[in-house]
Amino acid sequence: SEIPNGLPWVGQDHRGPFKRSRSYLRSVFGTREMIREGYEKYSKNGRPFVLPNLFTGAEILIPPAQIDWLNEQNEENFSIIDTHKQFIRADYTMLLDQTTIHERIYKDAFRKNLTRRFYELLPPLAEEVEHALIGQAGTDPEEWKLIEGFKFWKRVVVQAVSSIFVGKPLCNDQSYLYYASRFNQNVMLKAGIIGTLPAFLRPILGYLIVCTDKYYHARCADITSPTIRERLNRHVEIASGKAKEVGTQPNDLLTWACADAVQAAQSGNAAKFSLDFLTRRLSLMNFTSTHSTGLNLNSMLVDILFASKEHGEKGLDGPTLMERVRIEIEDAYRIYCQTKDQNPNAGEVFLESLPTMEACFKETLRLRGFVSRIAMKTTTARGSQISVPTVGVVPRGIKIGVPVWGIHHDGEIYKNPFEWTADRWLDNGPMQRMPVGGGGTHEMYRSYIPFGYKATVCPGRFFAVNVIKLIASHVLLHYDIELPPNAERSGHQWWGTSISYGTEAKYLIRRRQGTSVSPKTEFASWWHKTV
Ligand code: HEM
Repeated sequence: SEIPNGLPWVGQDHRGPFKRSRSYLRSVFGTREMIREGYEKYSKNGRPFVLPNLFTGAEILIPPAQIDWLNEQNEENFSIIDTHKQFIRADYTMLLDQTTIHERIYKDAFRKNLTRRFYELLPPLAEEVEHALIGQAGTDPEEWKLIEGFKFWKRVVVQAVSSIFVGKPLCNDQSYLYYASRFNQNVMLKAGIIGTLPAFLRPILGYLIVCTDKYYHARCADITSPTIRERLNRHVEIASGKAKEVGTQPNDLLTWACADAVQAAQSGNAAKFSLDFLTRRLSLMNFTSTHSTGLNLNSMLVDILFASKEHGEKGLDGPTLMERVRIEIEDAYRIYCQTKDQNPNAGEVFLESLPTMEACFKETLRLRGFVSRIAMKTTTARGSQISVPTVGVVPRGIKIGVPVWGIHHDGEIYKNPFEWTADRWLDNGPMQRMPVGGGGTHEMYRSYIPFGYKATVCPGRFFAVNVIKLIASHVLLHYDIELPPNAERSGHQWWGTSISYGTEAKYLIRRRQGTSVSPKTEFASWWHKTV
């Protein structure tokens, strides 16, 4: 792709020859400095800049004030799908086929079931959170277990989410859970490497790089296929009037997907009716919903633990952040237990009554976000006729977006922007009113965009926020959790434009004294009464 002339490039202030080429090389680990330079020098002055990117090609980052303009551009001229495909090299890593290659992932499931009807899914989710924790951390209050943060939480999230993706008994099948949590574990690393390969080598080396993920997917597909086949047959019978309504089927992703498949087949899209398509869709849903959720849950807990440790080291008065969050959960859970028999919305009220935890999560999303640019779109052939304000006419294949890392680290918006301070979100004012998922008509809606913005916003944000609240609540009610002695904060690791934080962190965890395990009843009464 060809970047129009006259635009300033960042990362060029280094002496010596081949400045541009060297900036591309530095983009592998050094994008942070380049985005910082671009945001300070150009974005804040209303100008665009060019960011070298070895993995997917140079991109144009327009000033944040233009985000609404970018949002309004349609898919025909500015493709979101093309951008996602390149960013994670979806053609190699995401099992795409002729059916999935042109579409965004399963919009209906997000809008309808995982968002509007989320609270109906709470009981099975909560039950499986408990099972996952018991399986991973045990129930012995005398034994501290050393756990590897990200891997541990990812596995917990996979099990919890499986309760509403594949239902019982698959959500307790240890082999399924193992393969589902391994699929695409290192997707950004692999996508980056594939991006640097010469085009003619990609079909062979790219295939080799992702062959373990294809294996994990194949194993998941083997395990889930009999259940999917059975559900599919059932839906065919329902559609032909031979069996009872869908209401008799489990309320999970397999049911939604099978109903969707039968509908698609009836309207002539037979490809969506295949077992192969449905197992691929399941693996993709697993990946999109669990990876980022596991990463952010881990980062938030790391941040809370370190903030609490530093509180002690500084000799500050009052409860630590961990204690404040725990007291808040205990209070909200007590009310939930007292009201759940009369109030069908008690679960919703519980999750909505955790402002301190929300503040922690907002701060983690602001500071540890895994993307450094957002709302990215790629110009299509028709884009060559389009003039981008402040940039000029752009040819086909150029990626354009907004430097979200700069916005979230802007000292004029956030005081001491590089410090993790949950309390900044507890101001009884605009910061506190800002929804965790961002968006809405809130006065800060362009300054806090960890899930993206409007047309490109993450469709799973509501689900992610609530799953994280649910797991963190269960853990803090039932487990003691500490940093090992001499633990130190890790920095952020940059790999191209992606960021990771705290993935190597380790914790000590053990069951809290006096907590009981739920009886083995349907939905385990939402953790039994423990407080
Ligand atoms: C804390 C957890 C999560 C974070 C921080 C997060 C963040 C993001 C971001 C930044 C984007 C790209 C937005 C853009 O391009 O401007 C995105 C896209 C996406 N996310 Fe999430 N996400 C999370 C959890 C989830 C979950 C749980 C699901 C599924 C249930 C999900 C499904 C998706 C999908 C399907 C897309 C692509 C949407 C499209 O086609 O444009 N995410 N997410």
